Amino acid sequence: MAHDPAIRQVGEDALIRRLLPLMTVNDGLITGPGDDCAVARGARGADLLLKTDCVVEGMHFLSGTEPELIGRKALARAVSDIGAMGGVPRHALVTLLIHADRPVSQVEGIYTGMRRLAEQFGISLAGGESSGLPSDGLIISVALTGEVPEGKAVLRSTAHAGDLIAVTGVLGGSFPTAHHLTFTPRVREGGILAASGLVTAMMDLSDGLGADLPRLAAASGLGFRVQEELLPVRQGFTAAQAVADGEDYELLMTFPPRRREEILRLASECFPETPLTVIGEMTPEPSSSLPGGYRHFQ
Ligand SMILES: Nc1ncnc2c1ncn2[C@@H]1O[C@H](COP(=O)(O)OP(=O)(O)O)[C@@H](O)[C@H]1O
Ligand SMILES: Cc1ncc(C[n+]2csc(CCOP(=O)(O)OP(=O)(O)O)c2C)c(N)n1
Ligand SMILES: [Mg+2]
Repeated sequence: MAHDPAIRQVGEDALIRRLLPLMTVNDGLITGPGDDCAVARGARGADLLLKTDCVVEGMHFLSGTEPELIGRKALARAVSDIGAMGGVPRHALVTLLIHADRPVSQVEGIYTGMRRLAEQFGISLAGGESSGLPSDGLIISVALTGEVPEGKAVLRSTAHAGDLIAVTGVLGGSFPTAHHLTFTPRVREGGILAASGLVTAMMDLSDGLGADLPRLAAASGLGFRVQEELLPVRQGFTAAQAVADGEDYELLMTFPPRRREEILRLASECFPETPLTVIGEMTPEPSSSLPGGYRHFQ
């Protein structure tokens, strides 16, 4: 019998790669699986962004977490991916998987947290789906649409050799500081950067720079060089944690070196509260690696 590896043995990225040939797309789809969002042809000069993301109790939040923060995070993770394409979020469908013994108030709290964030970003909570679970547990999956001006979605796959690499905000320590529950998705920053036409590639940092920068580089057919001493590290944490912890929900982007001053000026004028830091450059060949980052199934 042919070797049938367990998911654990292949890991998250290889599992998804094996699924790609089993998927099908029609000609209305501009960008399929592989980016923060799928991009489809929309109407009236806008492209449609599609994203789904989930939170699982014990994997993305601890069981004692305040329900409002669970709901907030469930929606904010998907919003972050829309922002990373340069788009604005529009309509969400919420799938709730929960064991029947859980209190109603937990679900109401989750929806209160989700609604507050939805109102902040002008998102409609348009419906969803509910199911029990065969044993205790709580999973929330959010499918979210977004909109971006036609042809303006910023992909992961379009960086050029020699481009500089930059990140918003500070990195590391997301879990112990509760940043993973309270972060504000970078929709405003992503929209401004995309509209400027200056950035060549962009994605959000969910699994840590050490996992996500290699994904951007691979998608663009390039390597990268990061200067560790340039990393914007959250106060009280280390450069190693900034690379490996994950759940920063910051923007990772590339742009041509000649645009450096223009971008830094744009950032300091349009979003002075959010730092933007150059951390390295894209190289023609793989030239450095970073330790780790978060990977499911391993
Ligand atoms: N089970 C799946 N089936 C099809 N595509 C998937 C699946 N899981 C992930 N993908 C695709 O793989 C890419 C990476 O997924 P993921 O790491 O979850 O992205 P992100 O970090 O932006 O949330 C995305 O483009 C996503 O659509
Ligand atoms: C209980 C608990 N354990 C661990 C973590 C840390 N953690 C969970 S998922 C994750 C990475 C991001 O999640 P993922 O589902 O990979 O996001 P995506 O790439 O789909 O955006 C990290 C760092 C956490 N937030 N809560
Ligand atoms: Mg995901």
